[in-house]
Amino acid sequence: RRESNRAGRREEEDPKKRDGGAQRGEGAAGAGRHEEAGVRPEARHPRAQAPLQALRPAVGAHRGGLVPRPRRSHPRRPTPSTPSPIPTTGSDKNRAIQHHSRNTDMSVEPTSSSTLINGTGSQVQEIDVASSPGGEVKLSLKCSADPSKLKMPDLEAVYKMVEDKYLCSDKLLPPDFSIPGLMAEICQSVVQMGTQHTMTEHITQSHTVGNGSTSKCVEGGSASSTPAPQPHLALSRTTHDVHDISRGQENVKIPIANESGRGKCPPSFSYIPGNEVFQNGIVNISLAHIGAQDSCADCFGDCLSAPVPCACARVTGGEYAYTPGGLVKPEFIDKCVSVNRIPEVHHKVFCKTCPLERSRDKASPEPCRGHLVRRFIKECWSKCGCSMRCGNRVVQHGIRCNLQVFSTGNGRGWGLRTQNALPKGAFVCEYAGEILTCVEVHGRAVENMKNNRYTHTVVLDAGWSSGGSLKDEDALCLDGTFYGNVGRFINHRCRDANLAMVPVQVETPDRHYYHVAFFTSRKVEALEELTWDYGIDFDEELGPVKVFECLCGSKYCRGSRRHRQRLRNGNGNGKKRSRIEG
Ligand SMILES: C[S@@+](CC[C@H](N)C(=O)[O-])C[C@H]1O[C@@H](n2cnc3c(N)ncnc32)[C@H](O)[C@@H]1O
Repeated sequence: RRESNRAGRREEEDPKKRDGGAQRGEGAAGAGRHEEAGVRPEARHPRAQAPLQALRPAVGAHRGGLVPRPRRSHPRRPTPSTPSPIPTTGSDKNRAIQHHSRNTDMSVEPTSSSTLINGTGSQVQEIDVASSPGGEVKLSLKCSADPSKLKMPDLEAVYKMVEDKYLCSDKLLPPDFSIPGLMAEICQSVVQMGTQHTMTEHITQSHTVGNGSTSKCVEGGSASSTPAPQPHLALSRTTHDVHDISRGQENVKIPIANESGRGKCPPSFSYIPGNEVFQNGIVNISLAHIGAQDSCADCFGDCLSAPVPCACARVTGGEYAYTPGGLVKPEFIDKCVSVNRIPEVHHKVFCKTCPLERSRDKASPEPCRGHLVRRFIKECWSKCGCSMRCGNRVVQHGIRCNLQVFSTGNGRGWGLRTQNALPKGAFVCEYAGEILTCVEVHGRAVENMKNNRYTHTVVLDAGWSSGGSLKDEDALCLDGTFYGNVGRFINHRCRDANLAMVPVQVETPDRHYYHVAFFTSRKVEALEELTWDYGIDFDEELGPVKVFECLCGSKYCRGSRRHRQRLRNGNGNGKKRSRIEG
């Protein structure tokens, strides 16, 4: 069901379609034929009597600035001249010929050359630096394509393809950016476009997830690292696309920036935009399961503009949580923040026998430590009569803001930040992962600790009701360790974090399962890190999972070594439930 929802959303506004698919054309599709930014083609290309396509290093214009320019307006090309005996690329034909006539007088000698492994770490190319007696210096780069398949593409289109790659991330350079890499990109884009003879083909190829991306990075920074074997499922992907960690699975691209260590990349995991059941967890997502009281079948258009709150709003507490602008109302957010900040004054429920404790020790579980009761949002969904544009649908539309995964560089690993300022109440992303039972999570955490790996889980206990005894298969967690989305990069900050976690029901009225959605709890500045208070009690021993030493830097920090030392020297350490383990 989630998939069909997401598909609907894509039809509405698909950024890939908007951009004609070119921006995803990162694959080095095809191999075998030369494309060269320079001279001396005769020796390399049997058919050529004159230099191959000479690509003027107009790319230098991007240097330093990388400021997005209007795509079609910049005057790049000099005026026409004589025809070329070799195929050239559309609008650039004449400039190429100018180069050619100059080149033939140059008797350029190579002065140095090196091989270059491009962003994929897969294609080796040759880069030459040459100078002429007249003082001209040339850089040339060679890469290969199958001559029978290559038809020279329009150079404007090639430039656009390369620009889309480098200028799409709001003036932020990808961590693996380099001039030779950029040249390689141009060469490969020529090859790619030249071997994809129709736009349809191009779109199909460029949207293939995990195929032929030219800008990958590898866990640990080694281009040759092999997939880390996963204990439960074989993971085939170990590299991330630095331009979009989601590989086109979200509405927006989510680049990776690593200012503090070139080539290094976040740990390997498979990107999933929404939750997936792992094994034993029971999530009943079916239209039949949703009763009339859980949907607003009689609604039409936008529920937010109806005179009385719809049935879904009644589940939320009799009013809509969202404003017509798509933000969560400030009062709602403030209440969610308060539950995290001062849990002791908020209502808790206690299980007769707690599934969390049972998962740790089935034979003699400890008494339940209580679960905070949280406010839910119930969004309209498939059985509702309103439209997909109804204002009571936010989380189900997926990520809308421009996010970036970045290296914090201060011991907290990777983090998530926003590229643009966000107002209070804006939806950022969900915490997506595998839906596991608490028992499954515990087993996994034990296994992960043996392999020196942390488990990043969130317990879905916001709806655990008082007095009952939840069955194991109904006590669910989300684990983003192996399969997850950008939510897995949100770091913890004690107390004054800028995100609030809100439980959101979309496809099921069953509060055992819900979406863990993050909304801004205050205005957030552009490039500010997005943080969430995990609700950790840093003094609690969590079975196999070690609690990290907190480096959040907040003045309210309760998990720094100093703070914990002070606690140990002074008063006791009351036990509280941790919401995220890792
Ligand atoms: C959900 S992950 C967040 C992403 C993580 N930083 C990464 O690089 O993948 C949680 C882990 O991040 C680290 N972390 C998060 N917040 C931290 C903090 N305030 N201080 C130190 N480490 C933190 C801890 O290792 C924790 O187990």
